[in-house]
Amino acid sequence: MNHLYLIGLPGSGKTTLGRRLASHYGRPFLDLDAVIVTAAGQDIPAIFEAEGEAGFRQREADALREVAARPEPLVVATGGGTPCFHQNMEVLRATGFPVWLDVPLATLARRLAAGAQANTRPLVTAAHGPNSPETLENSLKRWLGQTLAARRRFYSQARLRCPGATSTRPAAVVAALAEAGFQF
Ligand SMILES: Nc1ncnc2c1ncn2[C@@H]1O[C@H](COP(=O)(O)OP(=O)(O)O)[C@@H](O)[C@H]1O
Ligand SMILES: O=C(O)C1=C[C@@H](OP(=O)(O)O)[C@@H](O)[C@H](O)C1
Ligand SMILES: [Mg+2]
Repeated sequence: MNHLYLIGLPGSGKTTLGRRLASHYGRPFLDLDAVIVTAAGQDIPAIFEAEGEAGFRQREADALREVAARPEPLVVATGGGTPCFHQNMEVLRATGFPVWLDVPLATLARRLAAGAQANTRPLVTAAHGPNSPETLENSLKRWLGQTLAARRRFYSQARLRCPGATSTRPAAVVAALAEAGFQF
């Protein structure tokens, strides 16, 4: 068990970059959200609707432990909240190499605002109410700032932090991983 895990806020590129890194290293890619959806037989907004966030977090913790125990090394994109519940950060550190994509909040807000109509992230959708006086991007920036404040203590336990420009290009992440001594 020596998985490469990507962690970070929604919009940081865990899913997008994870796919690229998996193809670079020649390892299978798994998106933890997709594993949860397959196991539940319903999409993430439907799970939140039926079971609340607590139900989703339980499913997430179960899916993480099942994936973490797989013997073949994998590139795993986690969900933004994964490291922050049910001692999951300990599982990530014990079974692989967690990398924090620490993308600037303004970039995250721009990316999430551009994709907001897709309504696939219930917590992000809830961050901007229908009667909000703020622009969508400002609501998202505020929510992202509050969320980072609550999650930083978990994210900062990553083995490697990729800040700013390093977090957006697969080649830069690969170089930072090599420098940090990561080997698949
Ligand atoms: N390096 C990048 N540069 C520009 N846009 C990106 C980058 N990585 C992701 N995106 C875009 O940001 C959005 C969120 O990416 P995603 O991979 O789903 O993030 P996460 O899984 O961390 O929530 C998508 O619209 C994606 O196309
Ligand atoms: O930040 C969060 O708590 C969440 C992030 C989502 O994943 P992404 O970070 O891939 O959007 C998904 O797991 C769920 O909507 C909850
Ligand atoms: Mg994702």
